[in-house]
Amino acid sequence: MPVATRMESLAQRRGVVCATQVSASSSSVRLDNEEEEEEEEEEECETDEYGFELEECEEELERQIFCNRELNMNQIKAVGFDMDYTLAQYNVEFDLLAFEGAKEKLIGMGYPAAAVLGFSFDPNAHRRGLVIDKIRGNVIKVDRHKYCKAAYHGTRELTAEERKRIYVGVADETPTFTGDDYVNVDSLFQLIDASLFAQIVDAIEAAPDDARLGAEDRAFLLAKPFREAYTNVRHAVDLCHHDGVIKDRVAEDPGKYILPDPDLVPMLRNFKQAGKQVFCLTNSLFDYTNVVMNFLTGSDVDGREWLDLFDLVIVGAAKPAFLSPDARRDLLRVDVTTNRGTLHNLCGAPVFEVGADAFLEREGKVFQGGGYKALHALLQLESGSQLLYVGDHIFSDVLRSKRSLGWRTALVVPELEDEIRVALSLKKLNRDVDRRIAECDAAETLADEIRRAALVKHHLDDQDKRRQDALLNEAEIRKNQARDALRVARAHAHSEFHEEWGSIFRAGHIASRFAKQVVDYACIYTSRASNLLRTSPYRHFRPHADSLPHDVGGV
Ligand SMILES: Nc1nc2c(ncn2[C@@H]2O[C@H](COP(=O)(O)O)[C@@H](O)[C@H]2O)c(=O)[nH]1
Ligand SMILES: [Mg+2]
Repeated sequence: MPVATRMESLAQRRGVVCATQVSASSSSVRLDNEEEEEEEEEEECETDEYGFELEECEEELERQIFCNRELNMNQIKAVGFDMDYTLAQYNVEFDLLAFEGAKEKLIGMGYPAAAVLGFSFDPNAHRRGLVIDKIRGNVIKVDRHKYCKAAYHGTRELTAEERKRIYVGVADETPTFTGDDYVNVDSLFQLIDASLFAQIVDAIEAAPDDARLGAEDRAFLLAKPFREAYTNVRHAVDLCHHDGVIKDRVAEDPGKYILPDPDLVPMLRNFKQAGKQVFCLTNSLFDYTNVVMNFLTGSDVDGREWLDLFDLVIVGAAKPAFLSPDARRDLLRVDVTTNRGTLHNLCGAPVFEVGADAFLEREGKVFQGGGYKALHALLQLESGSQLLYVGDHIFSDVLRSKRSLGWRTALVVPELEDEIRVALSLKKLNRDVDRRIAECDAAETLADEIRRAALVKHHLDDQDKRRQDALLNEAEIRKNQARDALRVARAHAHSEFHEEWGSIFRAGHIASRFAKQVVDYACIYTSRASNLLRTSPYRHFRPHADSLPHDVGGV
């Protein structure tokens, strides 16, 4: 199914969702008369044809697991989990640690306090899937054809003319939004970078007229190229992840920053009970992993019960390098008797020589570093396709592991719950959009027909000509009215998702580049890792059959 069509169907899957609840392995069940169903739902809104309460179904839809690519869990021997933003979800207080910490560091780098102290973090200002243009100081949104649909310079929206002049080039000049000039906002951590960068760009642009600035501060900002400002932001945020500004605060009071999830432990146990090896593969180091996992499992920081949930834990993994065939980092044993997780070199024969069981018996099950080859050996896998990895980072967790190692992948997209809620609330509006599209088509076809009729009739007398002009005029008016109404309806739908950026899965009415990456690289996707508890660990996920524009019936 083309991305756009698949995304369109998101909001219309109510019937499908109920069907999946009836049979865990029938995610491709469709309702033949979906539209009629919808009409009926509006009238009664009680139960669907399977007898499920529709209110309940809507709730369930937000927590569903959506399938892009067939995934038979019976063939999966090991299920692995990323930790940050996968097992652990954070609140805005957590974002603020990095944001405020980075502000201080930027001031330390010479940025004027008068400007920087006024920066504020709005967690909704930017969204995953956006692209930062380091050179021009812009944040943009791109569709799956790499067409730039929205662009902001700092926090100022570019006009359509500006946007098209910069990003909609001709032939080989069309930007691909790859390479060192661009950064994809692939993870929720990067919302901090986007926010700080946009506000620094504003500060640079406002510097000549900013009365709060002295001459030196103004000169500092005016001499700052946008690219360098981005590098400074990156460095400032990066430092906060190292120096305790974030992690020490979380360790002091994890409940202030981490969202509890009661389904998490049962979900992990479920996979173990089903005979799967369960592992954790995170870029966080042991001390922090221990804090977060103890909180999520309801233990204090000296507890180690959370380790019982896993057969293997690899911390400090340095993904995506961990997934590279050239990964050369040593695998170190972590001493879990201290909360710091002291590291030890492995002195005996490596896992490849002694075999996984003897190696784990000898060294314990918590390691730092290494690469995927050691991971495969420890899990005794014959191929990457026997492993399902659940992560949130579209590039490091999903794209790289799927493309280079053939891992099966599950992407956690917390934004999905809001997206689905909005999509469900827009069903009526979507019908209005469809109606406007049909009106546009009809008006355009009529205008074309009138012109074509004139082509075949070579000699029009004056009266014919006047009649044709009048008809054409009327068709043009109708077409323009329908187009305007369509534009209004689409803009309304867009702003219901997000005032500036719309849905993360769409750019205009085309699938966004983020949506394309989700479809291309995530075998399944869902709003929370713990949603996996809601399905069988043996489930055979099947996608909808692909459909193409020329398809004439079901396939
Ligand atoms: N040094 C940096 N570390 C970062 C940055 N952004 C996030 N992080 C850290 O990575 C891990 C993510 O763990 P995972 O479980 O998702 O693999 C976590 O410890 C973050 O603090 C950064 O910009 N620089
Ligand atoms: Mg993560």
